[in-house]
Amino acid sequence: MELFKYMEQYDYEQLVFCQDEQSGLKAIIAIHDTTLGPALGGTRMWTYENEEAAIEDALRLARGMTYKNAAAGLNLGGGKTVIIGDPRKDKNEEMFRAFGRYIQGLNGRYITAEDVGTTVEDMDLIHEETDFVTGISPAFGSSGNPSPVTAYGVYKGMKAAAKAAFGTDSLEGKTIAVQGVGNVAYNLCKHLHEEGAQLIVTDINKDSVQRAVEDFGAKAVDPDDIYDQECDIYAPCALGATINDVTIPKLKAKVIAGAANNQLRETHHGDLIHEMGIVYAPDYVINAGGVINVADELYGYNADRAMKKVEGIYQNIERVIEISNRDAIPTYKAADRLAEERIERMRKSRSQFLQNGQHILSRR
Ligand SMILES: NC(=O)c1ccc[n+]([C@@H]2O[C@H](COP(=O)([O-])OP(=O)(O)OC[C@H]3O[C@@H](n4cnc5c(N)ncnc54)[C@H](O)[C@@H]3O)[C@@H](O)[C@H]2O)c1
Ligand SMILES: CC(C)C[C@H](N)C(=O)O
Repeated sequence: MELFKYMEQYDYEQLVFCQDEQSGLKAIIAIHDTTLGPALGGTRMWTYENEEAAIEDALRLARGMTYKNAAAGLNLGGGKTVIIGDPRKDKNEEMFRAFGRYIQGLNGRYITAEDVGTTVEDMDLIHEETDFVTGISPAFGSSGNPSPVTAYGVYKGMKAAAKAAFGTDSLEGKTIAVQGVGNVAYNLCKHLHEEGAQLIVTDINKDSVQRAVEDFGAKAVDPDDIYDQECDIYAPCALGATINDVTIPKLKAKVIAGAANNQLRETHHGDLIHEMGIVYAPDYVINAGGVINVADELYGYNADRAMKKVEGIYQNIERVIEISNRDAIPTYKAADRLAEERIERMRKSRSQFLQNGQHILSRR
């Protein structure tokens, strides 16, 4: 990958490589755009095939956060971190504290939170070194684990997408194929089960599958078999790029609505599913619940205020579908347009000098 060429193509601001031999920390912080505010995005810990794959993931996820935060109406830019390593084996206290010091060094340009492979406990360790971290323990006045809130937002957005496809937003009796039943999807399955949906689940982790079978009467299938299940809704809730040339011909669902980031391998896959008449709830619109929740910490966390905003994901998905129908464009393009227009409006609006923070003169 020609890094600067890639960064120029998608207008990235900054890429930070963090290395700490003692703890084994190898992290990449990508800051995509801070037009709307500091970059807020989670930290993913994953075993990447090689360093290039990790860099690419950080870059793609960071750009996704710019769009997610803009479309959710947050005054925040987009960034993301990946830590290279196995979250089950390679974590230690020094690693997250060393990472916290790197975040502190960015002086607020980047604020982190959880993503795949990281937990509230990891965020608490980061918090030992910096205040620029959200989703820490509620005892610190924080919002805690964002996953249940993300799940609730996905549930709401799925209902809005179902309404467009089936004429009703009731999920009772609908068959929903859920890929990955981790932190977000377990909570999503709970809402779906309570509403009377039939669940088909898969995961590479057998214990997670077993839990969903036991708790929600879900039918379990092998990971490769999730795509061609007879179902109404496909909910990708694992990693990205699962909507691609190989999987699209297998899909039988009328709706795609799930928590995973970067669901489309390439944008033309969004065109393809649109042509097939599938209602696609754009990933970064439907899965914004977690970031909406942690972002509320910047105002002094208030759960009621945050949840009211998360409820709005239903209307956000409706709006995207409306634009898609009105302008005869795929939903992913409608969502991009909403996000890009907001960023452009802010970029162009008159800039006036305002002193934020402590001016040296104010210390006298
Ligand atoms: N946690 C949040 O609040 C949040 C917010 C927005 C978006 N997301 C996105 O939602 C997705 C899930 O996040 P999470 O926090 O639940 O992570 P998680 O790690 O708890 O869950 C992911 C699950 O997917 C499984 N998985 C991985 N590869 C798979 C495959 N090929 N087939 C089947 N299962 C597979 C994993 O074993 C795991 O159980 C991620 O893409 C994440 O970026 C999460
Ligand atoms: C800020 C976090 C809650 C980020 C979350 N992992 C997301 O992708 O939206």
